[in-house]
Amino acid sequence: MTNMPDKRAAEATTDADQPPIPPRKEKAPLRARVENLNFYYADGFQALRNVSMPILDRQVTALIGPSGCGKSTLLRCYNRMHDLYPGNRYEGSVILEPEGENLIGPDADPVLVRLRIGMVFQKPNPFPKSIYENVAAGLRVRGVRNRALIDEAVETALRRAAIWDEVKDRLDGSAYDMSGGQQQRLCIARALAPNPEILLLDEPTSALDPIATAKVEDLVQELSKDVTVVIVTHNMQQAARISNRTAFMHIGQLMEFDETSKIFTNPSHPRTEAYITGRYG
Ligand SMILES: Nc1ncnc2c1ncn2[C@@H]1O[C@H](COP(=O)(O)OP(=O)(O)OP(=O)(O)O)[C@@H](O)[C@H]1O
Repeated sequence: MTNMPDKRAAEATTDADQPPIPPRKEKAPLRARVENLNFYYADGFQALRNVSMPILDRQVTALIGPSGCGKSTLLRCYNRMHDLYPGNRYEGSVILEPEGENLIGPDADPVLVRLRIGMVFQKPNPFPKSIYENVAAGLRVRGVRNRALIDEAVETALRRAAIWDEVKDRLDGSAYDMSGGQQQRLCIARALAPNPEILLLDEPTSALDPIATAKVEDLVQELSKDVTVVIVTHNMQQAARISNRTAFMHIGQLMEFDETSKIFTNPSHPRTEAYITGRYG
């Protein structure tokens, strides 16, 4: 057995940079609050280090940073996705406001948390079912049986996801017969149908063409009038266009969190500036 140090751990300990800048206190209402969050994968690797960050109610928060900095890891803490794999471990808290409920606390049921915090992934992943049944799925899991209620919720979710007009005449058709962009809006409708408290989007447009991307971006902005959105994106123009707050991460730490316009025009941390000007990452 060798004692070669883990490359990732070495990177984490050689960062001689200025320390992270803690987020300032927000005046606007919060929908969630991460406090002193540490996250360890089953192999013992610490992917998040003492992250504290607010999520504003009905705003879009973008998570940006170089590959491997922990954006997806943080996103997946909000809905307990990590619990699907044994051995992963959280420390700290993810508080849902205004309830004050700790989503990673011992009393929180990960299955229920996943029903309450919706998620959409990089690649559209509709179920091999009809368009209608894709959107109805979350409601059925929640035990809704009344057909009229489901019909109404399906239509509302498809309208909110800006895809109703394109699919209203073929709700029984297969979701697989839709274009990639339509499938992604269907996945957003599926996530919206159970009325999630927060919608998590993990690089939702990276597999889409520019026109489909623009539609999803418009949709996210429209949705944020009544849903809180957290989006991971590699596309800095996208973060600048659609988010109200931006969190810049680096090797598992939250380096800077601020109004998006401030992050992209006058960042306070040298690492943020180096990243947004394309000097690393
Ligand atoms: N299942 C896992 N087990 C161990 N380490 C992991 C696991 N998944 C991710 N990691 C590590 O955790 C760190 C953060 O990964 P994460 O996927 O959150 O980064 P990211 O910022 O979302 O990256 P990208 O932009 O490339 O998607 C990386 O060093 C990665 O190698």
